Amino acid sequence: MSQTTKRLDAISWDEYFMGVAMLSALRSKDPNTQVGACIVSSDNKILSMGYNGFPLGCSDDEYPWNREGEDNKYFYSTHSELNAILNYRGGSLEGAKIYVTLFPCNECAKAIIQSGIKEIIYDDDKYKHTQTVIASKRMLKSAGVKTRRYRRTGRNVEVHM
Ligand SMILES: Nc1ccn([C@H]2C[C@H](O)[C@@H](COP(=O)(O)O)O2)c(=O)n1
Ligand SMILES: [Zn+2]
Repeated sequence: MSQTTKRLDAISWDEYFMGVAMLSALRSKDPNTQVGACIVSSDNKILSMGYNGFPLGCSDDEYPWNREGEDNKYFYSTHSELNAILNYRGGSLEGAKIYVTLFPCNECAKAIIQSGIKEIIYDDDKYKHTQTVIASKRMLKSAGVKTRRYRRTGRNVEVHM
């Protein structure tokens, strides 16, 4: 029998947007850390998405994925947050929010601030003791960009593909 009252277990806005960021991270070819980002307008419309990877034309099979050594991935990979900002084709990001699976580094913090994004919702903060994240938090605070940690709900979302 079909039900006539509304569903009460729909996912929340935070679950929805962090879920999209988590799904984006699955596109990353980085063997160590996969990061996803989802930029959302102040009225909850998805504006852009990104994940960490090499720039257009730089093959995932030819460029290095190692973390150490003279030639390594850090010279080439673009972070998910910057990719999400650069992927946006619609004009201004003023007043937008960014959902990201890992707290932004100092370079992404600069891009976030300059793009007009006003709030960061992050999941993991595994590099919180590094200078890049310490510097990032310092700049974000000075610039008045709000940060809050995503509260995991424990909900299991299965997608069959
Ligand atoms: N907020 C962040 C932090 C890092 N990334 C990217 C950069 C690398 O591809 C990877 C980190 O690799 P690891 O040093 O953990 O081996 O994650 C990002 O996109 N956003
Ligand atoms: Zn970054």
